[in-house]
Formats: sequence, structure tokens, C-alpha cells
Amino acid sequence: MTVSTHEELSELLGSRVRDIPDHPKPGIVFKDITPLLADPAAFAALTEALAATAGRLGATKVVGLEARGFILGAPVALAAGVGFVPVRKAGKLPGATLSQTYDLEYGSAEIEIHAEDLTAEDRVLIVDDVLATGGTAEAAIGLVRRTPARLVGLAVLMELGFLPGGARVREALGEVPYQALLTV
Ligand SMILES: O=P(O)(O)OC[C@H]1O[C@H](OP(=O)(O)OP(=O)(O)O)[C@H](O)[C@@H]1O
Ligand SMILES: Nc1ncnc2[nH]cnc12
Repeated sequence: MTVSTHEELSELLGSRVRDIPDHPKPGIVFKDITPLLADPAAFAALTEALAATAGRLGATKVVGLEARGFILGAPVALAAGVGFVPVRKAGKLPGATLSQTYDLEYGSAEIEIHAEDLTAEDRVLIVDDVLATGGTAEAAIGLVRRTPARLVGLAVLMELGFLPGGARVREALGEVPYQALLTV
């Protein structure tokens, strides 16, 4: 399928996301992106769309959020011709890190970035698969802003429109652009 409009892209991507009810716990409808990843045309269309965003924003680094943000972010960085920087869950990165705690529905979590990976010359696009409550993305925004780099955008494959994550990250981002290729 040739994808030439935003609507066609959304339709293609949306058709490759599978709903798994009651995962990982009762009441949650899990948005499973593995069918999209297994379809090379859909995966390529997604990668190209996000790489175009990186290019438009003049990004020099893509920051991907563990773990599904790595699967999307690394090929986007390659396609855009820029570097990839991982944001990992606490305790995984071996060098000196900056860390940020954030609230989950129950309890809290912590993410980290290598302090030296982003410099004052860098323009950063954060990439992830799903924006739900927005807590992970907001924490990543906070982390990038504590580095010398400039945050130029946040892009996700899909926003869960029935949760307030979109409004939450827009507020955190201010004038910095936010893109969700799909709202479900
Ligand atoms: O908007 P939020 O409510 O913060 O949720 C969105 C985050 O949740 C998922 O990651 P998860 O922590 O499940 O990790 P995974 O990518 O390793 O599966 C998803 O990949 C996002 O990073
Ligand atoms: N409902 C959901 N499906 C997939 N990933 C998620 N991350 C947070 N909520 C999610």
C-alpha cells in the first residue's frame, strides 16, 4: 500500500495495532504493536513518518524510551541520519546518569539517561509508542530539559484519547511540538 496522506498512514498503522483485553491486568485494553512491527510496509511507513518529523524539527538526536520506544526510535534515528540515545529504567545504564522519578497508577518508577549523551549542540526529538497517562513522557521531557540540549519535539505512534496524557504533555511541552500519528 502506498501511503500519501496522513489519513492513509493513520488507517494503515491503526489496522496493525491489536487490542488485547485485560492485559496486563483486568480492565486494561492493551494496544499491541507487534502486528505493526511484523509488517515491513507498515513499519517502514511509521519509521519514515517519524524520521520526517525529526528532519522537519532539525533534530540531531532521537531519544527513545525503554523498551518499545527503542524499537521505534532506533530505526527513526537511522532513517533521519541522526544519533540515538536511550532513556532506560533505573539501574540499567552503566555510566553517570541523570534520573527522574514519576508516578504510576500505583507507586512510582524511575528512568535515567546518560548525562554525557546530550550536549548543548543537540536538538532532541523524544520518541515512544504509546502515550497513556503521559507520566513516562513527562518524566522524559524533564530529563532532557536537565541536559544542556534543546528539546524540539515529542512524537508517539499513538495516544490513548480517553486518558488525559495528551493535555498533560502539551502543558509540559509549552511551545515545543507534540505529534501523535494515531489517537485511539
Ligand atoms: O503514558 P504512560 O501512562 O506513562 O504510559 C506509556 C508508557 O507505557 C509503556 O511502557 P512500559 O512502561 O509499559 O514499558 P515497555 O515499553 O517496556 O513495555 C509505553 O511504551 C509507554 O512508554
Ligand atoms: N493500554 C496500553 N496499551 C499499550 N501500552 C500501554 N502503555 C500504557 N498503557 C498502555
